[in-house]
Amino acid sequence: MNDRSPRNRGPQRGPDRVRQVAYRVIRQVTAEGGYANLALNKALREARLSGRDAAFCTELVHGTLRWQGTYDAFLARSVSRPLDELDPELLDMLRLGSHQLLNMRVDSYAAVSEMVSLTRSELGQKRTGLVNAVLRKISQRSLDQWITTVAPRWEDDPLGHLAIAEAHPRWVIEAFQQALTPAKPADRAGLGEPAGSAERAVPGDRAGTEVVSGDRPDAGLGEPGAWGEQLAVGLEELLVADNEPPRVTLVARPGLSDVDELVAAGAVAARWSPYGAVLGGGGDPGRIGAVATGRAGVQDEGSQLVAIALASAKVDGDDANWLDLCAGPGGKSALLAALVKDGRLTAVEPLKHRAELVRQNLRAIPGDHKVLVGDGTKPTWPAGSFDRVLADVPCSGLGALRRRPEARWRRTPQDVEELRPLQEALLDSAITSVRPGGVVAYVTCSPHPDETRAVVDTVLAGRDDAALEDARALFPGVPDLGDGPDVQLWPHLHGTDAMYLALVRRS
Ligand SMILES: C[S@@+](CC[C@H](N)C(=O)[O-])C[C@H]1O[C@@H](n2cnc3c(N)ncnc32)[C@H](O)[C@@H]1O
Repeated sequence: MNDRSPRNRGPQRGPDRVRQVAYRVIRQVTAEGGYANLALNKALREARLSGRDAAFCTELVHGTLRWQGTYDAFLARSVSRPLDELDPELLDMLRLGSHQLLNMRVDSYAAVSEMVSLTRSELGQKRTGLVNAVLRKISQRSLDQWITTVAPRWEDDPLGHLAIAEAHPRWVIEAFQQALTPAKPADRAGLGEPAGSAERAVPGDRAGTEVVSGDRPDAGLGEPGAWGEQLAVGLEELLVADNEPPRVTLVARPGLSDVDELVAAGAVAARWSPYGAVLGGGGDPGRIGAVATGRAGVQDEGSQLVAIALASAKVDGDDANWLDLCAGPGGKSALLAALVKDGRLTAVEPLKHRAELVRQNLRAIPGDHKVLVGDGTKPTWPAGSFDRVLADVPCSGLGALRRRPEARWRRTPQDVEELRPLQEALLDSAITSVRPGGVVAYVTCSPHPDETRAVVDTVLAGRDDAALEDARALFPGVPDLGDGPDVQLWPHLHGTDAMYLALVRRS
């Protein structure tokens, strides 16, 4: 053993404060089901961490949670008993150490030494031996070497390889693969002919699947057989994008603020949203006057674009009554309320505390807007009351993995299955609520096909008074919108959350 080993360092030091805060936040997330962003912000405030310390703590928390499944695969090879027999608090300690060793530029000796010291203070002296021994094993290989050792070979199982190399559960990768695979027109029969789709040539097609031709030596092209052997274009890029720290995007609420004001406060104009601006370098939105007063807000550009799309769809005749059927916490409500001209937005949300957030978001917006606490599937208004309806339904959130580092490991395929009846009921209710000639935007922050196209197809198959329209023209200037008629935005193509929108017109 090297004589600088933590065990032989002489007087024992206390733990590093930043790592201690990070570890405790991770415990709140994994043991108590907390949300990393909320728990971290609170912890940073309470510990008065700012600047570089806050950035380091954020990377420790977000990175450890994001890469958790991958680190577990490495740890399973480094611990002598099955991981599920390890105390969860010890496992979190090992994950936190692994992140520093494999994905941050922390010197190996320092990382092991700090984690031993943290283990002593958080879990007691008896646990330090195991943490020291396991982290030393982890430190003997680089991230790439661990991936090569543990992951299935790309040639044998590209999705299994990506699951380890890019830290996503396999079922999530399979859903993304399916969503990135262009649908054949025949698959969506009866939904109106999407403009342009019939002419589209799909290279390397077996079942409408474009294949990667890129930088992997053998590009993972197994025998054409199962679809899983061919990778959809962009799949790997999407997974990489999910692992990047999110940008803070602001929205200048129309009529109350504008992008110039946000730019003057240090943001950079967003690419497509005429109301969007990106705040770089860990800027604190709360310090911007327009945000503090509710004239602007924090909102992903994709969320802005889908609300703008609904507001700009062509509607003949009356256009003063807009409904947001699933409104909490109210980001899109605020944008829609600022956009409805001489009219009123009604926002519906069943959870009281979230309805209160909608009220707060609408506070600065002039007009007679209304927030109802209620169930969107049980309308208290007459059918056909509204000219435009947003159904931004509860979903798995798989499109916002950059911003919710723990979500990918917490969500399950059952969640998706269980949400589907509610999503269908809400879309059905939205269509009933809109008048003939009016439009509904069905929106999710998930690209999972079971939450997007499958829901729309099922609901429209059961109604003869509504049809899908091509929504792509409602996203002017935005490239890579696919074959339509619905629109899927992507982190790797657009830098936004993976927002989905289908535009339905009532006849
Ligand atoms: C994806 S979020 C909406 C986000 C919101 N549009 C925004 O931009 O801030 C879905 C919302 O639907 C709400 N919800 C759940 N069940 C509902 C129901 N039966 N009727 C209406 N809303 C529901 C959830 O509480 C949640 O606040």
